[in-house]
Amino acid sequence: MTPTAPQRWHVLGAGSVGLLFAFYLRKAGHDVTLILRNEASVQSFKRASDSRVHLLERWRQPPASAAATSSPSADRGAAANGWQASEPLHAVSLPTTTTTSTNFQTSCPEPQPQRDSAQPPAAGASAAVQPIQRLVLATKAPDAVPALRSVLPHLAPDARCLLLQNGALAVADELRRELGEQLGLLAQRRRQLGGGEAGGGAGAGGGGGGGGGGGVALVTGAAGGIGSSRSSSGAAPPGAAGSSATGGGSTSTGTSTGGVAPGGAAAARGDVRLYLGSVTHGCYRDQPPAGGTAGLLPAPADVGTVATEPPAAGVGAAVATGAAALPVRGELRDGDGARGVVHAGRGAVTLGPLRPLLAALDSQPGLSSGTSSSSSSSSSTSGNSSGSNSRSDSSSSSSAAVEAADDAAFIAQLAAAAPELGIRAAAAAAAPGAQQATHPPPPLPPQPKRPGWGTAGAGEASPSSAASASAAATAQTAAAGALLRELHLKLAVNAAINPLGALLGVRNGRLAAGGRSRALMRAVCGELVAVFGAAAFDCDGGGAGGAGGVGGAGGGEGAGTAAQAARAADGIAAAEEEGQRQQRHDAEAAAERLFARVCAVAEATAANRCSMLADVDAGRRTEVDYLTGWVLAAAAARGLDAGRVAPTNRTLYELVKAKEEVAAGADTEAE
Ligand SMILES: CC(C)(CO)[C@@H](O)C(=O)[O-]
Repeated sequence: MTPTAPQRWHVLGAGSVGLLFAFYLRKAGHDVTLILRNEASVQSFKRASDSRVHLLERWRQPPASAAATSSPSADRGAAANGWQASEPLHAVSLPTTTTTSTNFQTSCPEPQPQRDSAQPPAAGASAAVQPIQRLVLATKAPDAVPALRSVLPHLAPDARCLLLQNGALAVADELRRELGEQLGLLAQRRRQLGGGEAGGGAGAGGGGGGGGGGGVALVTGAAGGIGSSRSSSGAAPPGAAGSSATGGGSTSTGTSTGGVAPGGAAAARGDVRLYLGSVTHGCYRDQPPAGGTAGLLPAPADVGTVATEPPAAGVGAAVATGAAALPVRGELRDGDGARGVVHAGRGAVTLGPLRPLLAALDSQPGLSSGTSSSSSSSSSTSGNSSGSNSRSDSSSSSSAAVEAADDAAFIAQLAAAAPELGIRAAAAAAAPGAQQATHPPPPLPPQPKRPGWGTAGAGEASPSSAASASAAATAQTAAAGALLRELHLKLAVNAAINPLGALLGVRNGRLAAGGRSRALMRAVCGELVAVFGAAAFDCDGGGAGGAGGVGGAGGGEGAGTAAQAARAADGIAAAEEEGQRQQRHDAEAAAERLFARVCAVAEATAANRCSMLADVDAGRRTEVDYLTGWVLAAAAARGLDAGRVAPTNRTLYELVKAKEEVAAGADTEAE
């Protein structure tokens, strides 16, 4: 029944997406460790549900009323938290370990020497002491970077980390800014700029004078990029939130783990590979019904799960200190130990590696000062990021090829590990006349194996392999472009659905059902196309239509009479007008396609209470800064007036922020 050999996975973030992954991976027979916020959470989880994660697959039997149900509070009372006794209920058991909250100071025991990843730990052994080799990091967007920082010291040297956040583009940007040095994201950038780690190279970015210094310069430039654009729109910058957390976070993490030193050359994790994904499954976290242990899966003992371990020596004290200080932020309440997730609508997970994505992000058209973290060098990187892979620099393309093959192998492995999640690699659609990008990329010549991932190592490519290496690098670039479009689409889905769902307090199906909510979603889509351009969302290869371009107004035979000049001017004006009309038409068509896509997701996840609604309902900070806020920041970075080009997004943003304030009790009444 297990499609692949058992693997060990860690899942950090016990929200709906984390639980969904944990559940399906465990169900497929893998060894899954759920990392919870703190010891209290672990204990309560164990008490309340015997370390079991419950899943209700609502999409199998959608209740007739699902699409129309409105108020979440009304839902709760009436439908036993959405769990119906007659619906299929599954449960799996997971070992748990602990991290403490707000800065995600890790309280795991120190990493132990690495062991074979394919072997599950012996019964009773502490899963926590093993280096993390495969991590699903499914926290909320604002927690992603602090959470990753906290587990860095526990990652195996060649760990694979899958980041699954709404607002992945903003998270990617923040990641490079905050952890670029440790994760080798800047070294990659230097390679792309032509400087190479070995120094030398003119470094198109001008800041990349080899060694570590170039990296620091890029990090600094980045912070300015998003910070300044945000402040101009009055939005709270994800970057600012991240940076303010950084000081405290890195210091305290360092103390608690002895791990990542600020600036962290010593703790560099350059071989750790990160992947970003777009998740369109509709799922929400909910408490299983009391005593609802009936499931399709056997009881824990029969599943052969690893016994949950007692916290290792020293952990308790660390947790106690952390726990006393931390605000729980609505994530965990007394008695809320049971972990349940409702899988309300099936979707897909589209993945790709972070490094090429960052390059693709930098090369976005119109990005003047950059929502991306490379503002100082983005212009020079533009074109270079795509150009880098078509360069005939054989070492660069062979290393890109090795990386691409390795990434493809990892994603294929993950897809096979949890078939029910519909995981796939982002791949570019074939365009006529263009080189088709497929996954996996073209076969590479035999490479020396390296431990762990079973694919390629950083081998020396033979001259005969240069062609296939450069083809693979080209495929990697194309796949990064496809992932970028996928993440833009996901951004659109979230920007259209989530603020409205949260503000109106309705399930996704109701938003798509008609009337004003539909019109508002359509407006959001039109504004996104105006900010990012039609091509950013063009996943179907459906003619995004180039900018009309004024071209070719037939002129005449050269300067002649005034009448001829006037006729020529008229011709130019008419051509310009036609070009603009064409552009408007293309933009409208793209916005309609986008809107249709958003509606399709809302309908497929009709029974879902979107994540922002869940956040608002629980009094948590929402992800709006990483979604609508990112759209406003992107407009500013492109020199656009967000109030004019994205007024609906702007208003929705302000309303959600106001709702957050009210929930936090921070609103001040005027009288
Ligand atoms: C796909 C989605 C909008 C479904 O509700 C989800 O991303 C969410 O809830 O944030």
